Amino acid sequence: MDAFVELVNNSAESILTLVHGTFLVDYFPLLRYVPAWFPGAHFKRKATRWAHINSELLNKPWKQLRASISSGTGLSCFGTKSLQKFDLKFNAADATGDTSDLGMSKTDSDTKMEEVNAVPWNSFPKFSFNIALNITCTAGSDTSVSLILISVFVLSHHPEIQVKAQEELDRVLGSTANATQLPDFSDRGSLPYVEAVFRELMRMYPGVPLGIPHCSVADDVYEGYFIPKGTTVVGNAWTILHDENVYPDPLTFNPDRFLRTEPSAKHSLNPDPELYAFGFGRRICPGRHLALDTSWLVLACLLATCNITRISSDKSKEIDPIADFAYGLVAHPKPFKYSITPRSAGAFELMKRGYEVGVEA
Ligand code: HEM
Repeated sequence: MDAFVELVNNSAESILTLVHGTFLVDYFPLLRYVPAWFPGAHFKRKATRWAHINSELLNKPWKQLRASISSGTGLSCFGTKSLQKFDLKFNAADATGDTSDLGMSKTDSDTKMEEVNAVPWNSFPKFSFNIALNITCTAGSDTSVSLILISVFVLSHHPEIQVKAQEELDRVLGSTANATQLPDFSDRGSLPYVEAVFRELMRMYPGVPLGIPHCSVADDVYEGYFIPKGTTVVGNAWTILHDENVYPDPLTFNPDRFLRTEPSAKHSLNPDPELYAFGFGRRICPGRHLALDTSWLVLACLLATCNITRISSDKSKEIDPIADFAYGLVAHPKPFKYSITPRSAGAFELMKRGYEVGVEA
């Protein structure tokens, strides 16, 4: 019987659930009145849980930032600097250690909008400032971590690519045995192969493969298709980045496709994946430049200092280098085994020094 209930629940849930975390209730708001106990109404229970997590995500860092500023322990960062500017501009009384919630502390998602509406108008600057800081942090961390994890996965399956990239890095920075510096942005232009590996990672494994759904604001026609106002439009980055007319042999990981003499993004063949991996139009990812820089830096430092190899329980068996991804909006590879070792004693020293500088900061 339990198995049957689970079966009913699962099939009902798959009917009530659409792709990557959107639910039918987003499109048919009447479904919000389905009781939480109803088979398949998992979205109700999830919404209650997620509302709680959401409110924690919003309130905890805000309180911590406020408290660290008033106790004088806050490190100088984008958050502290912006908050100080914000306090000067808006409510000075707000600046003196106000660590209260933002009117979003209840867990019932149905009352959330009422709570938002109940926030006094003069605390809206505080509310939207915190939302802006928070979105920047959440939108930027998961996505960048996904790109870095997938880099480790792919490198562990392609020792030949690591060797080629490491030869280039050693040529530019000096041999790893006597390494005195980690790669930096000033070296980027001299590392075309590392750049090509980075672009190919972004093409083959876009972090947000289906982007974020948009909604058309007016009737439109695209290539003969009528798109009525209010239609949900999904910019399918994965399909574009795997179109064989644009990226020949799209399922092969081949950084060479991006080795070019001139850096223009406007190529009809193998165009720069950056054009598609960060969404489109007015809502294109505003953090893309930061993401492109930080992820490149991590990849270049990883390649300069480490050897990454895959670990197989069955050594005789070739493992297909296709990542298995967890379900969600951001494509995260499922846990995988790999081994990571410093390339030399010099590389190990560099890593240690980098770590110590990070801890001191
Ligand atoms: C590899 C890393 C990243 C990827 C793949 C990525 C991808 C995306 C995509 C596909 C969107 C949706 C765009 C659209 O609606 O068309 C988006 C939105 C957004 N991203 Fe990123 N992103 C990354 C890193 C970052 C970073 C580092 C930040 C901030 C520091 C950031 C902040 C945002 C914000 C605030 C939005 C919402 C923009 C809006 O709705 O107007 N992202 N990102």
